[in-house]
Amino acid sequence: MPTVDAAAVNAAADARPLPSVVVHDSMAEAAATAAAETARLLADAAAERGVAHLVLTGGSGGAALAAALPAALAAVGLTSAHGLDRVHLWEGDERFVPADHPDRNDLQVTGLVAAGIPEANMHRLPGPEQVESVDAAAAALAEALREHGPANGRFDVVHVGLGPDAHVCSLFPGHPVAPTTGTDVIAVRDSPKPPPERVSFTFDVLHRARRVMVVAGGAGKTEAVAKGLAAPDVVAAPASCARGEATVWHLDRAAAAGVPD
Ligand SMILES: O=C(O)[C@H](O)[C@@H](O)[C@H](O)[C@H](O)COP(=O)(O)O
Repeated sequence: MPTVDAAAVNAAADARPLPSVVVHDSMAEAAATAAAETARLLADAAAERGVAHLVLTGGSGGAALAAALPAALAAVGLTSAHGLDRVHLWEGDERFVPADHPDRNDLQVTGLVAAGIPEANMHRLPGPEQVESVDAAAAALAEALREHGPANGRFDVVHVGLGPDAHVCSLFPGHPVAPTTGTDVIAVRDSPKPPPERVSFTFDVLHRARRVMVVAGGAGKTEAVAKGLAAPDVVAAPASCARGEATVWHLDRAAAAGVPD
């Protein structure tokens, strides 16, 4: 049963290992390193379990990562001729706008599909032209997750972008549904970041992930980095609860100015 329970989300995050932080000279270097690490983890997952599941994210970090991934996948031998058909893509959150709307997060996967990940492996959120409400879209994504998602709900790599207010996915500070637990997918209304209607994975998904990765850069993220690396507090700083079995933050120097001592 889904419940809103901030204490439970904080406790679950607290039970996960602390994030490690890697500081890079530039955002491009942060994204390239995160992409290389992601590609290695996906190749290992495909070899060990026959399938690899990657969660992407919107925003500047997500876009930089998505741009760096095709080359990184090729470098570990995942190509259209070999292995990319075993890689599945999901968005950690998606804006509830039509499929061809420029606000869609999943537009960034174009390069990955061109590189050889089959379109059928890209689990896109239905838009308002396909379903009548954001709740129906969330229900469809939850169904896709049950049918095609990773075993035991454990994604191999989950990328989350870092909002300047320390949000991750579409889980915003002080938003009434952000601390939802007991379900993997929620509809979000009144998002402070436009557009207002979104669908998001919950912290339950992040907490089960084999690897959570944050890629963030720029002075505008300094404060969010400080809050996100502090003790878990889902209401004040959702990013502080973005912890999986292992968590790595790849930051450029400007963003890393916020890393607590
Ligand atoms: O749909 C979205 O907007 C996101 O997925 C969101 O969580 C994003 O990753 C952060 O807001 C960071 O975005 P920026 O790096 O552009 O600030």
